Amino acid sequence: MTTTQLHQQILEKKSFLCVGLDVDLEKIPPHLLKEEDPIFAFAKAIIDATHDLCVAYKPNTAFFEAYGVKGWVALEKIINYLNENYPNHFTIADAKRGDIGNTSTRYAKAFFEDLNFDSVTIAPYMGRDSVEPFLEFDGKYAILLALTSNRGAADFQMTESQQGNLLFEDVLRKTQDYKDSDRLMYVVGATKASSLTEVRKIVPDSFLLAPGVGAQGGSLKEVYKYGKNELVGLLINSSRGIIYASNGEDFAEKAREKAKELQEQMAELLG
Ligand SMILES: O=C(O)c1cc(=O)[nH]c(=O)n1[C@@H]1O[C@H](COP(=O)(O)O)[C@@H](O)[C@H]1O
Repeated sequence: MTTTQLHQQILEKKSFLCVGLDVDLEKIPPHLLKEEDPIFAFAKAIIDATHDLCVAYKPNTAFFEAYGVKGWVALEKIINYLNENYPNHFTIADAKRGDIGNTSTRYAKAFFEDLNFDSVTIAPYMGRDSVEPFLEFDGKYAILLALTSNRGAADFQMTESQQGNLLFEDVLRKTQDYKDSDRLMYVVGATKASSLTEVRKIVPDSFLLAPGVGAQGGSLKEVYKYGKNELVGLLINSSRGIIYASNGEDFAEKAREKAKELQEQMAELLG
């Protein structure tokens, strides 16, 4: 998928919503535990109930890896289900990978070739040769952690260099020189909306993934105000705030209501 196609989807649906699929068997409706594959059954119902309101899905691999082989099989079924039934949705494997070059290449193959995701989240800490292997795939994107939504973001990402730059600003600036950097997107937490003006000075054209509305309290309006660019350039993720709206028989319907609330706010902002 290209960013132009993603922009098209945003305009058509009047939505830049990404639904996070963080499937936790302790939180899903108990009646689904009787299913042969409760993880897939839950995710499929959420996808079917929300697909027209969002442009992206982001399964966080931790929630699947936690269940071993069964979890990975469910993840594979989910990405196949999305690619077969909703091929216009942008898919994000939230795996936060990154390693020495040859290892990064294997991670890239795992998520782009074997599982056929459109993108994968990457920790930039190991630098150029750990990131560039993810940028070699046509139509695929590496989403680098720049300024994350959590409190610990202050520990390293906000530290100041001797030149007076914050570390996350250096991440944005330096990675723009990487080979095929047009295949980079960045994570900026929705809880850090006030930093988006600075972010946009450095990466005016890149798509930003902003997780942290809903359960973490980030503001959709603020992210839009400071983070939008000419192509909108934003994907706003909510996971728990949507998928665990109810743990009764009506869970998919309630998830749809929560997604619709966000989509309607987005439609208003897009005008
Ligand atoms: O890369 C991410 O998606 C991510 C980055 C970040 O800075 N903060 C953050 O919350 N996330 C992920 O986004 C999702 C947020 O979930 P909720 O807080 O339930 O909406 C989780 O899967 C997190 O791992």
